[in-house]
Amino acid sequence: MSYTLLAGGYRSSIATLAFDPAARTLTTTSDAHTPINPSWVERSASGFYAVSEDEKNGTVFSGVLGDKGVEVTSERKTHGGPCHVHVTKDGSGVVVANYVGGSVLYIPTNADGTLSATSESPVLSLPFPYDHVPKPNPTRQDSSHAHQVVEGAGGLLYVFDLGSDRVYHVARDGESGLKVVDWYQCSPGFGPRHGVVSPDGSILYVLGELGHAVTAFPVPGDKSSQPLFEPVGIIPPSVPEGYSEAMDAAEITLHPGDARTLYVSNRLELDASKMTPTLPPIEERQVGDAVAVIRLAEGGKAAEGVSFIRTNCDTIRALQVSRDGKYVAVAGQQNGLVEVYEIGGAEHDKWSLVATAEVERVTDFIWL
Ligand SMILES: O=C1O[C@H](COP(=O)(O)O)[C@@H](O)[C@H](O)[C@H]1O
Repeated sequence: MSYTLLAGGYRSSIATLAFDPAARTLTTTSDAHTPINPSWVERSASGFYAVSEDEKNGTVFSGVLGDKGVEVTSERKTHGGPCHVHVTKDGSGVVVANYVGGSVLYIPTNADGTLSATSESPVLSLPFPYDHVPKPNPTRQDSSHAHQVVEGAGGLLYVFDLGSDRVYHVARDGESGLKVVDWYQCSPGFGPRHGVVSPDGSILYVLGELGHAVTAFPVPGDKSSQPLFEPVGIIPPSVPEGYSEAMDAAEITLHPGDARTLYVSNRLELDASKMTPTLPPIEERQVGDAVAVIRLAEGGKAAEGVSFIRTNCDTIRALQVSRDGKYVAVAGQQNGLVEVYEIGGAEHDKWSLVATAEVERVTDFIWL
């Protein structure tokens, strides 16, 4: 069986890659022009959606996979700088997170998957609790920064706001609006970036980009909910204390066949020494970033431990597991390397490299 991946990133195209596990090959089969910086791509019934990340003139677009690669079928402004698009489970539309602007909006879609060109789709600006007070991380938390939208039961949306240390609970409002109904409160400076709901819907795992850790909240829950466990750090032991400030966590995902295994990507370990000139250089040079594997206890409400897998990819923002749980694709945004590993081990914590390709500045994949 062979697989097709779409790879988006800080490029002006989306690439298609053919992965053949038997031949151990990963081949770029097309690289078709799209709106600039398709940094997040999301699978849909009709094809895919992607954001075009531009701080002033961001858009979201729909597309299909044709004979010569991806084809863009519609595009719409997001009124901010988008970084994530979510396809609603009811198939009625998409919700876009604007990192720049700190807002979200819902856009209905047509039967053929194209974006409505006429919906009102008012922009919901997220409340910013750190206005007029000292910010835990003044450089990164200058305002709200919506980073991802994940959907729970009953259409409730979780919006991870790196700027405000909150995971907003957002509901649909009228035909094409959205409203904040509650939130989970993370610790100051945690910087919630991405998250994932447990398969039984009872837990929301939250990755703190700035806190370099994973926490979890009970579902249902609200602003008074306490985390289920102490944050689990994801910085590998190869990074001596004091250097992790220069790094950023990026992606979190659960193994699709194992609710007890979380994969979490690190970025910028290779730059950590250079970016921390006040400390002596780190002696041991690594070849790429490490992915943290968090083993959860039965039921998912506690963490049992964390191990690390070393890759050859520098700056891993793209990390996606194949839908059958057999393979994982990671990309080095800075060194242009894409790697596909076979996932093994009883706890899905052993990865063996199967195939590689070179594609520049990849930040997200879809396994079709
Ligand atoms: O500062 C920014 O960061 C966000 C997120 O980028 P990431 O690499 O941390 O995912 C980006 O969307 C935005 O354009 C940029 O201004």
